[in-house]
Amino acid sequence: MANKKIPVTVLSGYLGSGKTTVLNHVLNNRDGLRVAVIVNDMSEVNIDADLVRSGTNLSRTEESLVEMSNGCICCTLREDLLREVARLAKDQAFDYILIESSGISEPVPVAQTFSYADPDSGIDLTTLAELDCMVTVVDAHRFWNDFGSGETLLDRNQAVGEEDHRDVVDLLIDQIETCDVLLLNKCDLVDEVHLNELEGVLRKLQPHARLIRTVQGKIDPKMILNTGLFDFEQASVSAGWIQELQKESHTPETDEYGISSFVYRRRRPFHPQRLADFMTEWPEEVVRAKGIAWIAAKGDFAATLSQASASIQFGPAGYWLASMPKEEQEAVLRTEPDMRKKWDETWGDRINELVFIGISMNAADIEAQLDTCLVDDTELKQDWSQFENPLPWPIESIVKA
Ligand SMILES: Nc1nc2c(ncn2[C@@H]2O[C@H](COP(=O)(O)OP(=O)(O)OP(=O)(O)O)[C@@H](O)[C@H]2O)c(=O)[nH]1
Repeated sequence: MANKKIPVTVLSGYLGSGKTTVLNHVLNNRDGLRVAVIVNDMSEVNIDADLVRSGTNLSRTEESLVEMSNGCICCTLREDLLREVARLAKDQAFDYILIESSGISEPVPVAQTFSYADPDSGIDLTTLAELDCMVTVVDAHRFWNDFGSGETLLDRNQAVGEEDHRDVVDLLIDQIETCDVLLLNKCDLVDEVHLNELEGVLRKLQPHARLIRTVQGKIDPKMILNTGLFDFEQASVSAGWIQELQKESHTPETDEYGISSFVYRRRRPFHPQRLADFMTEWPEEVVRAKGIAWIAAKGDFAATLSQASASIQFGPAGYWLASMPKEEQEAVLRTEPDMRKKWDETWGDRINELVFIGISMNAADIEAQLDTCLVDDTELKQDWSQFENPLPWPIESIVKA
């Protein structure tokens, strides 16, 4: 008979949010479950592993605490993660694997590690382990501070290396948008009104996750162990902005804390210069925006626009299907009925489709501002490649690829 796959829970969350505290609490209440722990720390000395050792009754002699230091399991130490999980799974000495990622790990690559056979190492974790639950710990006290800091990990000396230019806010958003359970920790340090507001925003950003308020990481271990919650397909579409896009119709609603969302949809491209100007004056009340933008510029491809607080990422997403040869269009439309439904007689799939999530947003006002960034009737007929275009638009790299 085939061995049962070992279930795995991954704890993510920005530096200092309380991952080790949660881990220790769960380990001290594990009710006889034989848990192997992998603790990833960016620094050379694995302080978190020491904290787990001193804070729990995890045996030192059993090989149940694996330290991964001086790197990050979502990138530089990913292969080590593969090997360790495979080893622990084959060992059959444990019922469960709990992984604490480093505070700067991105959850998607960690989750992917469990989803395919790695060609380099030959290890196929899909036959040995099963990702059960992705947990993200959020520091309720520091959240808005970190979210609105405008700092990069490098600014804070928290980067993987000199070439790691990630913004702190982008990491926070990634961790929130990809999880099954959101632990809103350090609730003792925030008053009820602010907690309710933060909870409202987190629910908008991540409607799929179970949201649990905690103090000192105290949760019932059942909430994060053997939950059966993780689903790779579901994880890739669980973010609030994707959910908003998928709604058939959207009735704008604002909750009591002024948190709302809307979708901006137009079948007319943005003038690159005017959109760039809008981006430099981005409305502060927008917490998160993401979607596809259509730019009247040289090169007929879609752009992605992703904003979180002060960080705006903008870049090419790929060619519009409408710019492909007719036969290719037909072939894709035959297999993707949703795309056919949205197909426009004149423009095909070209569209501006952006989701906005924010606090005290005036949707009508933002839509009106965006409308002034669209090309007008005269510009629509002009040669778009001649428009002033300050957008970071690496056409050459795309064309060469
Ligand atoms: N007031 C308060 N402090 C907390 C709570 N949870 C954790 N802490 C404290 O916050 C600090 C950071 O907690 P950790 O559990 O080490 O956080 P971490 O996410 O593992 O940190 P890194 O490993 O550095 O990313 C510690 O001093 C904890 O004692 C809480 O609910 N309330």
